[in-house]
Amino acid sequence: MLPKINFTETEAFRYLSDYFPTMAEQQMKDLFAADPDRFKKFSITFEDILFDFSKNRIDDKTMALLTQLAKECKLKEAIEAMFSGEKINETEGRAVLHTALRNVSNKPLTVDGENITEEVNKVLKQMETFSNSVISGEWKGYKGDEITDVVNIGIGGSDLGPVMVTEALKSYKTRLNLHFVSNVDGTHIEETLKTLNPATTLFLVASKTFTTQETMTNAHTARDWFIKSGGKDEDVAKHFAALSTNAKAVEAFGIDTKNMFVFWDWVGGRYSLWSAIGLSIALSIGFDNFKELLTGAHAADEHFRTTDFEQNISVMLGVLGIWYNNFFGSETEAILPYDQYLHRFAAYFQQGDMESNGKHVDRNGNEVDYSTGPIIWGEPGTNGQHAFYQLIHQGTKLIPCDFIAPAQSHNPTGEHHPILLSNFFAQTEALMNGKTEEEVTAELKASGKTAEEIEKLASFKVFEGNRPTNSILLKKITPRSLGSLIAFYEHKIFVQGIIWNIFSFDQWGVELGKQLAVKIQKELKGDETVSDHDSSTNGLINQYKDWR
Ligand SMILES: O=P(O)(O)OC[C@H]1O[C@H](O)[C@@H](O)[C@@H](O)[C@@H]1O
Repeated sequence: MLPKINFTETEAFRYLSDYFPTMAEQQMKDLFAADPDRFKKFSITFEDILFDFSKNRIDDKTMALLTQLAKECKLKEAIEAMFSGEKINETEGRAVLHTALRNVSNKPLTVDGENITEEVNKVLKQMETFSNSVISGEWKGYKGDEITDVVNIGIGGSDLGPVMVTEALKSYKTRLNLHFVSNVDGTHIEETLKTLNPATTLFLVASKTFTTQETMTNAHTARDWFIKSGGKDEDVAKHFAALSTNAKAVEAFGIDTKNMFVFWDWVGGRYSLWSAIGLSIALSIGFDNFKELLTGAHAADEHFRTTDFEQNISVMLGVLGIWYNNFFGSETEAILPYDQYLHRFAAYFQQGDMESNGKHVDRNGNEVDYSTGPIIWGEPGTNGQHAFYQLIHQGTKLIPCDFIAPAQSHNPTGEHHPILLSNFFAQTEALMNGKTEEEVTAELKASGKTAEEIEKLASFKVFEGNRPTNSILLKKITPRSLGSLIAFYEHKIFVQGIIWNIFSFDQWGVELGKQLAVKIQKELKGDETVSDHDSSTNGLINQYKDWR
């Protein structure tokens, strides 16, 4: 059982509230000027990843109080509860053990009397044999051809993780071409199928429940396409595999259970890329690289479980987020990777974070009276700079940003990488230092503007600065470093959920829309006028019926 403490009633919260006005006045640039060791003090290096937290609106006292807050909320006990397989997902009665999927040190772990380490290893072995055989060309399609293309059909957690990782690790790509179909919009599957040859295509139907409407609809369309193009029912086994927890539904769909890769109800959808859901990753980068991804995540797990809060990367990420969310009133956080390969990283953590911590009822079942999960968004730099950075620099909202970049590029063409990285460093510096009115005036004067022109322009060109950033510099994006990075972010979400006293591993909020869609889908059949909704919904449905 998780502790059920209202963090706003802790001693640390009271002290933080008292101290906040002082820190709200402080300029980060003054804190840097006053302390030559600030970078050293507020940065942590883990293997080949440097986390620099020093450009935050914090000092020693803030950090001491924020870590005290985590302690008072019994974070340490909660971490142990998660890792040891307690059923901390109380509203679904489940353990939360994505960490067991990457337990490469094979520490034994038993859940409900089952040795899950053995179960996990069995499926990993199955994934290894299968992916090796497809990649090597030993696995043949129904006409005797090698597989050239793999289509992962899944949505949410059964899509976003595999998409993000296969994109991030594209430079490790095997000979297979990966495709991802998620949207129930027929355009997604049709545009994908157009380019494919059924004799050389393998479909992975990825769904924890194997009941998700979008995935099942796309999977049936793919199967029909395969049969229409000449495949027979008995050939389906060579072209369809299932990644799921629901063996019965897989069988009912007609996929040979020999081609089923299982996982378990203690793996949350948005934490499932480490499970059988990662088969598309293994096919895309090879099983050894997939194992490296797990190894990197495991190393981060060990760090999270055993490191003191003051030096604990996920705890730092988590409590800093709380500082901005609950004291400065920030509503959003931007994730800004300066790496084209990481272009789906923010989208991935949109689900990871927002589905986990977008909750307004606490673990006691009461409505919270404080802000919980932030809105996560972001695009790769430098594209973002030319789109939305204006608001980050000069808007009215305080937006804490995570800047992420590799020191070594997989594509070190000409001057591209130094140019990219100079933008990363410049942005974080500019966000912190800003530009004062004196600096603006001097600059305008030097450019030959008259006193009158300067007077008119100056205020628009001032940057108030003092805008916080985390900088995450990796030596290189490798399967191992990416595995660690993802795991650190996952645990940040955990830290925040514990402090906010909410359940981070259920997602009841996605159910209502689903239920209503099933009802409305029936009403869309036939030409009768619909009248049992509100006038807007009726009006829209009836106009749709008229126009279709
Ligand atoms: O893998 P499934 O079962 O198809 O679920 C896909 C997605 O469905 C819902 O939107 C949520 O429950 C998500 O967490 C999940 O990832």
